[in-house]
Amino acid sequence: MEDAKKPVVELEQTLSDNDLLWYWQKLWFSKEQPLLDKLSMSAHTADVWRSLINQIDFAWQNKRISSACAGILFRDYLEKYTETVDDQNGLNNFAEGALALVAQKKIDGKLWKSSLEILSDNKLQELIKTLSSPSQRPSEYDLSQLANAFARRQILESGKEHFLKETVFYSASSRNFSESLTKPVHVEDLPESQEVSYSFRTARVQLDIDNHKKFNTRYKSKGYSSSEYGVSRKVLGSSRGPASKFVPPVTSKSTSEENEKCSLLQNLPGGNPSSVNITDERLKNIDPKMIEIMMNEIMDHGPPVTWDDIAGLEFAKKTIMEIVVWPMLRPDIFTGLRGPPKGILLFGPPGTGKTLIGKCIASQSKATFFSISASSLTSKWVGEGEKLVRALFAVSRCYQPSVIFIDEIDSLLTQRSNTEHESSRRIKTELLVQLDGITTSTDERLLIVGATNRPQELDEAARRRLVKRLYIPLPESAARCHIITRLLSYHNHSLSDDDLDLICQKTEGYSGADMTNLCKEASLGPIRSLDTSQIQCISPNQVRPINLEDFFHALKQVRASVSDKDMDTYLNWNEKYGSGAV
Ligand SMILES: Nc1ncnc2c1ncn2[C@@H]1O[C@H](COP(=O)(O)OP(=O)(O)OP(=O)(O)O)[C@@H](O)[C@H]1O
Ligand SMILES: [Mg+2]
Repeated sequence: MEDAKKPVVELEQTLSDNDLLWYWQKLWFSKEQPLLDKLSMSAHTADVWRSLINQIDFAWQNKRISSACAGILFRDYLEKYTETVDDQNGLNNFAEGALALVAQKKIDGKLWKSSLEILSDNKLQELIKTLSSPSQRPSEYDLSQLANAFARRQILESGKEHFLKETVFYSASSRNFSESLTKPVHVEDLPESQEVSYSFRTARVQLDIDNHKKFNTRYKSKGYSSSEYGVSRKVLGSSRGPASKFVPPVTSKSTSEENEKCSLLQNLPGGNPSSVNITDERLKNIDPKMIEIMMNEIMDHGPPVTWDDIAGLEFAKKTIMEIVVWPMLRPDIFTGLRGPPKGILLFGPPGTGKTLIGKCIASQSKATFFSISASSLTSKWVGEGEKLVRALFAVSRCYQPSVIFIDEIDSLLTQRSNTEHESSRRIKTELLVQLDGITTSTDERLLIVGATNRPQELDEAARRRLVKRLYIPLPESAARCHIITRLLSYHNHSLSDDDLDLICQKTEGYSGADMTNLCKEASLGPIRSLDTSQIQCISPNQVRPINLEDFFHALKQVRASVSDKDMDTYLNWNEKYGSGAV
């Protein structure tokens, strides 16, 4: 049954007429056998299934099998693999075509008309023009017709790599990375195909769109946009992400290597995914499922964080600029001895802005940003963690320059002990190996940024690899003032400069997070002075301004969360292992 996985044209070309007859007989009699069960991934199963349906379709059209035989085969395979057809990663609108075939099986004697019509060249060009004109959104009918027409043409025009099995249009939403891996698109073979970016759609995506149309008028008013139905991703930091910006590593004929890198990044936003011909050696041994999971870890939407949003921490900000931002802008200058360090550790008390810095790097650096936390490597994927780590580094290598941000890194890289769990030890070992690979290579533009509030628990091997260890201290008076003024700027308040100074004096030892909580608490003061009936009818501009009293009251509620003892530990560690002044 191996042949069933072969694309249709190849089958026709390699088998003699007699063998083909034998093949179809075999298929007919063995149809009860589980043909595809060996394949574990539904995306693969779907591919094989699709290829099989094509074979039947093709054999039918070439009169190798009767329409009755084709109809029954279609029906049987459709019934047998309904799960795949309806699976999230399963078949696309091609399934509709197959359903139509099943429905028409009884029209014996009449010439069957495929639902996958071949369009004339003129019509094709017309459709392409419609698609490429931004003012004219193509109707969904146009899109599926175009996709089908291309697919059909490719089968018929033969050529080894032109099979429907391999011919899908890369979904602009790029919702499924493994899908794009298993189905290379030979877009460069198609006329003016660069413009055709949103034609392919899986049944599930179609369902999503239908549901959106039903329950959400946004679609109607704004018109269909592929990025709007991207799966929701982890929200942290920049607007980068697989749904909007990810383009799988491709080789492009026309561009030089450097341009390619640029276009990889520039193409990312809501990108026009061009040819998706995966040839990247570095991803060869990585499980596509893992890569897909990794892609979900790429930072996605969320309000961008600027350097100004981070109060104080001038030294840390300057160092990060030097290590992250400038080398990204001028890689030609930062070479040799000036080569930036490959690992940074941000450590300090809780709530001082370490994660915030991560978000800021995501928004401000021009690198691809991967954010990963211990939980995404450990909890759900016991036993798979080290594979995920490998996938993370492999994918990030393909997207250089890249930054990998590992929040709460201490939970991944604690000191090794005999009592720890086998799986977490394996993750740790893999992470250390990968970190070592990065730190020793000179030409890779990867940076690891780890953040922790328990630096003393870090494994020493990890400590060594995170060369630049930056202390992120509690905010000083000026920084606390900055946080208050920035937060209050969105609200009506009556605080004078002296009042602000007073609050800053009274908040010695507060972390950035404590300051944020204090402001939140104070801002509720004016609301608390109202009674329920007033709250119901008062307009927002009638609420009285936030005053000093509110802050005094809030100071009783919100206390500093970092103890002096903890502070000593951080300071000691900084003295021993930290980089540079505070
Ligand atoms: N330096 C700062 N400037 C402005 N806001 C800050 C600063 N530090 C902390 N904050 C505020 O505190 C919140 C929490 O900060 P963040 O999550 O970055 O802390 P953290 O250092 O990562 O803490 P943890 O070690 O507990 O993970 C931020 O969302 C922000 O509102
Ligand atoms: Mg944090």
